[in-house]
Amino acid sequence: MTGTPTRVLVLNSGSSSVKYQLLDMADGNRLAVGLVERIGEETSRLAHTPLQGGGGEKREKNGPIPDHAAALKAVAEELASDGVGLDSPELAAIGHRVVHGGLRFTAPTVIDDEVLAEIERLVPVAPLHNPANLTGIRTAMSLRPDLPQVAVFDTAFHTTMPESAARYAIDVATADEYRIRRYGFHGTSHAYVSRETAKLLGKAPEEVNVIVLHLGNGASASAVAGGRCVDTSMGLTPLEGLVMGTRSGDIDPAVTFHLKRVAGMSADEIDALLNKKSGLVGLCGDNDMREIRRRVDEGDPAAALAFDIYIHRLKKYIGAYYAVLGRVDAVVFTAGVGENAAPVREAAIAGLEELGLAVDADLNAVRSDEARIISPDYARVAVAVVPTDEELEIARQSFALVQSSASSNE
Ligand SMILES: Nc1ncnc2c1ncn2[C@@H]1O[C@H](COP(=O)(O)OP(=O)(O)O)[C@@H](O)[C@H]1O
Ligand SMILES: CC(=O)OP(=O)(O)O
Ligand SMILES: [Mg+2]
Repeated sequence: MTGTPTRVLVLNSGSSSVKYQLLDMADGNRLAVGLVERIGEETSRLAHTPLQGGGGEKREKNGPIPDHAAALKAVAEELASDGVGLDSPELAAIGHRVVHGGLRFTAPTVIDDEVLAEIERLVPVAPLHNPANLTGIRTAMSLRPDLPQVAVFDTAFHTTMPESAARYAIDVATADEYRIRRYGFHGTSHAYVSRETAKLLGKAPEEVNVIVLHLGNGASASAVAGGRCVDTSMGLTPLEGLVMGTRSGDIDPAVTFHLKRVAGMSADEIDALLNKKSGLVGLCGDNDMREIRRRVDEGDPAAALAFDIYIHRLKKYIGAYYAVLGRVDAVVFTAGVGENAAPVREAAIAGLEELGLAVDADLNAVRSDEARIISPDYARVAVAVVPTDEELEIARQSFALVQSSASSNE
């Protein structure tokens, strides 16, 4: 080992997957990237790509991985077999995506028992995510108890929202007692993508107003004014807002009382219905946009209606955030669907010419991993595709925190 450690392992533990990256913050190089998916099913898959020294072949392993702890141990084995295992003295920190940080966590935080307890307390408001994040943290702690484990919260970027956007119009005393307010999620992605968009436009983040559309399995929109979030579509939990892979997004809250009173469903059953059996999967049986587009192209009416509902909601948020921002410099698509699904981008922007928005069909059809503008030259507002990189942003924030605490301890 030479000098101080500069590597950061980032774990992005989702409800049924773990995405990970090992980065060297001395030069910003990635040493490995990978994904474990379908955790808890018979058909789990681990895909690991070594990238150091010119890189190596992607390795895939198929077979059941029962839980997140087993997934992380499998990741640790892959890294060890490349000579960059978790026991490496060059590791400076392990950075964890934590979805819900509540009101308390507005910045990256070194995890101790008290922080763990607070993340645990927030499980009811991020039931699909915080438990997976906790397992990732606890497993990483057991593998490297000596190393700083840093939590980077999805909610942190949204803490700049004004009260007018963050508060629900409900009884204030009840809201305050139970900390019911809009927190927003995917903040690490919204922060990264809005900054990268400013770069793409050749401007400073303070100069630009951007609508960011993060369309993955979970999906959210945000209005970012001069680098600060002023509104976002997810709320107390990641259920509010856009139509998602398996989540309904916005819904009249009376639907839940109705399901309880008339259909006799329990709170847990309604929770599962809205979080896991709704959205695209509830509408047409598929949550993968590739499959839905294939079905639409074959003339399948259920898939076509699901697509139309998804686009209708997206358009409503573009219009709403246009009004919230007053002046918009760019509308940006990101995450799995936003980066790859040209038909979604085309349909979401169609008909918005009066707002200065248009998509150039040829530019939209280009497949690329680069940030790019897809609007025609004449359009007043840029429409862009900017790949997100939550893992890089988590690594940067984790490393910066570890460095600053090291220097303040000197
Ligand atoms: N080529 C593609 N065309 C359309 N949709 C795609 C494509 N590639 C990925 N997707 C969509 O991206 C989604 C996953 O996005 P991602 O941002 O990785 O989600 P998450 O982080 O929530 O798991 C998939 O469900 C799929 O619908
Ligand atoms: C908060 C959230 O919805 O995250 P994901 O998109 O990873 O499910
Ligand atoms: Mg995601």
